[in-house]
Amino acid sequence: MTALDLSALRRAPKVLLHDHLDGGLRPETVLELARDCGYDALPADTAPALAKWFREAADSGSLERYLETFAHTVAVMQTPVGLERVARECAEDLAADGVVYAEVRFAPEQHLEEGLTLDEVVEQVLLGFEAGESAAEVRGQNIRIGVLLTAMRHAARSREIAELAIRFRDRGVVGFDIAGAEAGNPPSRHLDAFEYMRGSNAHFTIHAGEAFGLPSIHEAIAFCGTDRLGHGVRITDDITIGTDGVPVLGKLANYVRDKRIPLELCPSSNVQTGAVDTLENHPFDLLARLRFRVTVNTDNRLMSDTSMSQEMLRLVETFGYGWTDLERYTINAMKSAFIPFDQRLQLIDEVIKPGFAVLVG
Ligand SMILES: O=c1[nH]cnc2c1ncn2[C@H]1C[C@H](O)[C@@H](CO)O1
Ligand SMILES: [Zn+2]
Repeated sequence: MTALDLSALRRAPKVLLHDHLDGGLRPETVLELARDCGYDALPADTAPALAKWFREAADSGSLERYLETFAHTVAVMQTPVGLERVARECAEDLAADGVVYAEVRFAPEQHLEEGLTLDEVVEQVLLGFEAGESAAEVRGQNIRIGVLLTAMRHAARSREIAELAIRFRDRGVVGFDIAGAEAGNPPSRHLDAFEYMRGSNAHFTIHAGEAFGLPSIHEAIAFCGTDRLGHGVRITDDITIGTDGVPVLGKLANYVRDKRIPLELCPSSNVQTGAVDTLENHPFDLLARLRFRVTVNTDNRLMSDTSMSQEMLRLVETFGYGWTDLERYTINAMKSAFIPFDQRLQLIDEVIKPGFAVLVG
C-alpha cells in the first residue's frame, strides 16, 4: 500500500465534475493578462500577493462576497487570446495534478465586454482546452475535458445559454448549469432553459443547496429535473440525528439518495462561503457514510488555493479516508459525468481502477 500523501494523491487518477474556469486562473496569468489588456484594478501586483488576496477575500463567509472576487478574473478573460490561454492552462494544470476527466464550467455571457459573440467565446475556450489536452498528452498526462456552459441565475439569458450548449454539444460542450447568488434567485426562474435541455435529451446540473437550503434543492429536482446538484450540501437540513445517534432521513434526502442524484461537494469552498463552518463539521463524511452519491470537487482553485489532490488530502486528514474510499468517490464522479455511458465505463475500467490498483498495492 502506497502512503497516502500529496505526491501519491497527485498520481491517483482523479475525476472532477465541478470546477469554474474563471475561478482557476494562475495568479501570474491574471497579472500578465491584466497588463496586456490594460486592466488596472487588480488588488495586488505580484503573483504571491495576488494569490493571497484571492484566498483571503474569498474567505468571507458569504457567497455574495465570495463572488465579488470574480470581477478580477472575468475582467482579464474578454479577448480571444485571454480565453484561449486560461482554458489551455486549466487543462494543463488539471492534467499535471493527475485529473483524468474534468467538466469545467464558465458563463459565456460574462465574456462579451470586448465585443465577442457568445459563439466566439465558446469557440476560444474549446480551442484552449484542446491545446491544453494536447500539451499534457505530450508529457504523458492524459486528460479529457468536457465543458459545461453556465447561465448566471440573477440574469435573464439562461434559455439563450442552453441553446448555445446544444449548438456546441458535438464539439466538446457536455452540459448546462446555473450559478451565481442563490438566495432570491430560485432555479424555477430558469424553467424554460431546463425544459429546453430536457427536450433536447441533454444534461444539466444546478448550483443548489449552497447558500440557500432545502427549497432550492427541491425545486432543482422536482420542478427543473436536474441530473446533479452543484454542492447540495444543505441536504443535511433534511437529516436529523435521533437520540440513539442514528441519522433519520426526511422525504427529500431519501429521494436524493434513492435516485442516486450526485452531490458535487466542494469542501474548501463550502467553508469559505459559510455553507459549513469548518471542514471538521462538513457533512461530506455523514453523506458518504449514508451512501449518498458524493463526489469531491474544487469549485474554484484560485479562490480556495487548492487542487483536486489537495481537496482529497484535506478529506483524508479530516476524516481518515483510505485509498478505497477515494477510489469510490472517484468512481461515483465518473459514473455521474455527462459523457456517454460507454465512455464513462471505459475510463473506469481502463484508467481509474488500474490506477488505484497500483496505489493500493
Ligand atoms: O460556488 C459557487 N456558487 C455560485 N456561483 C459560483 C460559485 N463559484 C463560482 N460561481 C460563479 C462565479 C463565476 O463567475 C460563475 C461562472 O463560472 O459562477
Ligand atoms: Zn460552483
